[in-house]
Amino acid sequence: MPYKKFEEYNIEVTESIKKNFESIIDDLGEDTAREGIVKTPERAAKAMQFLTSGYEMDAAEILKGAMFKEDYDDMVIVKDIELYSLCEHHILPFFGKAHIAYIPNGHIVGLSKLPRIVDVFSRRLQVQERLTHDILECINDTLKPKGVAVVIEASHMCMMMRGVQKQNSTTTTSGFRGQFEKIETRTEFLKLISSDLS
Ligand SMILES: Nc1nc2c(ncn2[C@@H]2O[C@H](COP(=O)(O)OP(=O)(O)OP(=O)(O)O)[C@@H](O)[C@H]2O)c(=O)[nH]1
Ligand SMILES: [Zn+2]
Repeated sequence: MPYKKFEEYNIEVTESIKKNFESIIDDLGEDTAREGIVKTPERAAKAMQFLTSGYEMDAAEILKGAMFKEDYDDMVIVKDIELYSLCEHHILPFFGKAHIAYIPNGHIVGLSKLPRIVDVFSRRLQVQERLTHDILECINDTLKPKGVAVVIEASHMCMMMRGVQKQNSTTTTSGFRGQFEKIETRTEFLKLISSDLS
């Protein structure tokens, strides 16, 4: 669900996170009673629950909901899937793009389900490496394709806004299973995701 109304959040959890944010904002030296801030703990509680809503979702079930028997056995690529996640070390965003490919083995999957599972695993406290493998293993175990590949390119706010303060570095992670472990297949995939014509 892209957007939850306040009533749809668990009231006790929201109340607890809200109290914690009140305390954090106070500790940071802000006036929690100030007009612009007074509703911020509640807003932040809702925002954080949305940004971690992937814990409540089952990615395998999402894929299983749209698997179709089909003989097509060439490469399927969905590239440039935007993602927003939170680094588990600083709870600051990292964001970028995922590129996913698979080679069907009797079943294809509804195309929208690939971006959906990217969201399920992104909306958690993550590291980019685990996010890459979560997506890869979920497709591998559920669809059981002849091969699957996942590449993620991302920028980490914890390296940009603070800490080492590098604005232009991006991190690339990748995972390959089955036929993508063969150099020719992997090279074809990497060529297609870097081409504007793919
Ligand atoms: N491998 C990996 N590291 C990450 C990711 N997100 C953030 N980090 C890193 O996690 C590390 C945590 O290191 P620490 O030394 O414990 O934390 P810190 O003192 O805040 O480190 P600095 O960011 O270097 O200031 C940092 O090097 C971050 O850049 C990620 O997705 N994958
Ligand atoms: Zn971080």
